[in-house]
Formats: sequence, C-alpha cells, structure tokens
Amino acid sequence: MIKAGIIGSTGYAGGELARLLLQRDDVEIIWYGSKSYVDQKYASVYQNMYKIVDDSCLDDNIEVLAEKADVIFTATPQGYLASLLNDTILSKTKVIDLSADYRIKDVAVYESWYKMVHKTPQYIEEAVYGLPELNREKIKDARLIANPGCYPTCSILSIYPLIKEGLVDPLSIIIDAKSGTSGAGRGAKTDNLYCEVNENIKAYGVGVHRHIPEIEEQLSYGSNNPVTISFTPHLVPMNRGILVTAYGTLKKEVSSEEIKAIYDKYYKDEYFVRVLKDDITPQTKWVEGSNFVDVNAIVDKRTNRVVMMGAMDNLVKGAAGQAVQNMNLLFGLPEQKGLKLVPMFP
Ligand SMILES: NC(=O)C1=CN([C@@H]2O[C@H](COP(=O)(O)OP(=O)(O)OC[C@H]3O[C@@H](n4cnc5c(N)ncnc54)[C@H](OP(=O)(O)O)[C@@H]3O)[C@@H](O)[C@H]2O)C=CC1
Ligand SMILES: CC(=O)N[C@@H](CCC(=O)OP(=O)(O)O)C(=O)O
Repeated sequence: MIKAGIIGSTGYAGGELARLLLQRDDVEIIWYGSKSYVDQKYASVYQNMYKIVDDSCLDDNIEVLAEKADVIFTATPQGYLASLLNDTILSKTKVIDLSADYRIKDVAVYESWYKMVHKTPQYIEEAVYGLPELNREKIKDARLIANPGCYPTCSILSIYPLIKEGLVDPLSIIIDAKSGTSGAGRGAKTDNLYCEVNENIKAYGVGVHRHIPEIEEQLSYGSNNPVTISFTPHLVPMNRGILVTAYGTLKKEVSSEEIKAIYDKYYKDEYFVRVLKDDITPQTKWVEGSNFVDVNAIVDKRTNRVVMMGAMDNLVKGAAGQAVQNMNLLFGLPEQKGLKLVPMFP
C-alpha cells in the first residue's frame, strides 16, 4: 500500500488528486492537508466526498508527514514548497510538487518571472520535470518531481514533434491558449466571480505570463536551439479545459499528411496523447475528466505556417492526473494505473 499525503488537498488541484487516488486500492491517503480548514471534515469542504472520506483536514506539517508517507503531493501556491524543502524530507519520502518551484532550471529566470526569491535553489538541479512523454526514464529514479504547468503541458505536447524535427522556425511560434476557470484555483478572486467570467472571454498576462519561460525552456531542449514564443492565455467561461492553438513558420515545404505522420511517429506508444485523424480539431469536451491530450496539426500552405492544436483537462493531465502518472512511474507501476478515465460527455 502506498501511503500518500496531499498538502493543499482543499484546492482544486488537490481535490482532484484526492478524487483520483480514492479510486485506487493500492494507495491510502493518510493526510488531507489544508491551511484554512484544519480539524474540519474534508467532506464538509468537498461535499462530493460525503460518506467517502471521513477524515478531517490536517495542517501543513510536511516534516511530520514525511515520517509517515511514501509520497507527498504539494498542491500549494508558488513558493510554498521552496520555502521548506530539506534533505530530511527528501531522504524519507518522494515529493511531487504541482507548483512551479522546481520546474525552471535557471533560478534567476524563476525569480524574475515569479517575482520571488527562491529559498532552496539547491534542489532545482535534481528535480525532474515530470512530463512522462519526454522524461519517462528520469522520472523513475527521482526523489523530487516538478509536475508541469497546465498550459505548458498542452503547449509542449502540441508543438514538440515539429520543433524536435526542426521543421518549425524556433523564433516564430505563437501560442494562443484558453483555460477554464478552475485553472485559477478555488480561492476567491473578483476576476473569477460568476458575473465577471460568464458570457465573457478575455486575454490576460499578455507577454508576461509565468508559463512563458517554462514552455520556452522545454521546447529549447527539444530544438537544441533557443525557442522564443509569444504566448497569450485567455480565460473562458468553462469549469475545466485548456485549448491551445499554436502557429509556427515552416522551414521547408511539407504537407499536412507528412506532418501527421510525424505526430503519429512520436506518439504511437503514448496512451495519453491521442493524435486525431485528418483535419479533426481537438475539443475540450472530448477530453474532459480524462488524462488524455488530443493533438492535431494542419498546414496552412498559403501562409507557410503550421497550426498546432491541443486540448486537455487542466485539472487532470494538466495537474492531478499527470501527478498520478508520475507517482506510478516512481513506484514502478503501470503508468496508466488508475488513469484509464473515459472522458465525460456531454
Ligand atoms: N488549478 C489548476 O488547473 C492547476 C494548478 N496547478 C498548481 O497547483 C497548485 C495549487 O493550485 P490550485 O489547486 O489551483 O489552487 P487553490 O487555490 O485551489 O488551492 C491552494 C491550496 O493550497 C493550500 N494553501 C495555500 N496556502 C498554504 C500554506 N501557506 N500552507 C499550506 N497550504 C496552503 C490551500 O489551503 P486552504 O484551502 O486550506 O486555504 C489549498 O488547499 C498551484 O501551485 C498551481 O499553480 C498546476 C496545474 C494546474
Ligand atoms: C485560468 C488561470 O488563471 N490559470 C492559471 C494557470 C494554472 C496554474 O495553476 O498554473 P500552473 O499550471 O503553473 O501550476 C494562470 O494563468 O495563472
């Protein structure tokens, strides 16, 4: 039995993790961590857990948790884990961090985009970027997993095959992305009130969104050249889902069929990445509640650009599902265990 603790279990990402882990007969959640609801029943915070979870929320004492847990998930705000990680914790348990604290290898880049001082940069080097489709072997032996961001997961998986093949100009990529409101977390914010979000769509973080350096770093590893992107996220009136539409200038003449063959080659053994047929475009509805990313790419001959598209559920493949995928790899389990979730519809 894998003993798992969730710090930040009362947030949207932590709540989704609990939902996924509760389906497992080989995992026991021993710690529902919280800041605001300590000693309150978890099922009173999330009524969907009524008669499923009887535990009360515990505090965020990660040192005590590390004594008991085989794996700790931190689904907490940026800077939280970085402020308290130490050798003792890492010697006792595995840590999967859903925040961005250990995703970016250059601490100066992290500090400048996140506008905070990194308290434990000594662990950045050993942290493995937990995108299994790219880093599977490294993840298996890691102590510390930096679970990727939601927009980065969808963007990187949509673009990676063509950047890796050198078919797209690495300085030409424009990513237009849209996210449901759960991406912003459960905390009360005026911008996320029903009247602000409903019947509305807006861009935000234009040119300054913190996922820009994360996407650029990972695509640059694939390209072997610096990749610079324009990235514009949009908030849309949906609960879940991310849609990425990315544009890149082609470096040589290539057809949509040849492009499709490349995606098929890269992802033929990847259960969670579904390359759509012909000119079918990814839709958030077709992946909702699942760990799938649907991708496709179409050449726009007139402009010599390729349009690369992806859709996924931000809380599953973009957060909790990917964290469970990483946990499976860390414990030598089949990667799909507990994650063969059929997308819900309608
Ligand atoms: N939402 C998403 O789609 C995705 C989120 N992520 C990342 O996951 C992390 C959590 O995000 P999300 O669930 O959306 O955020 P929420 O705001 O919904 O949840 C935050 C959680 O962190 C807890 N928390 C806040 N401050 C502290 C603290 N000082 N000590 C201990 N616990 C604390 C909160 O506890 P309490 O409720 O008790 O106050 C809550 O459980 C973030 O780093 C986010 O970037 C990653 C990918 C996608
Ligand atoms: C809609 C919305 O606000 N989305 C969040 C991103 C989601 C998130 O939590 O960020 P990570 O994936 O890096 O952890 C944002 O734009 O900041």
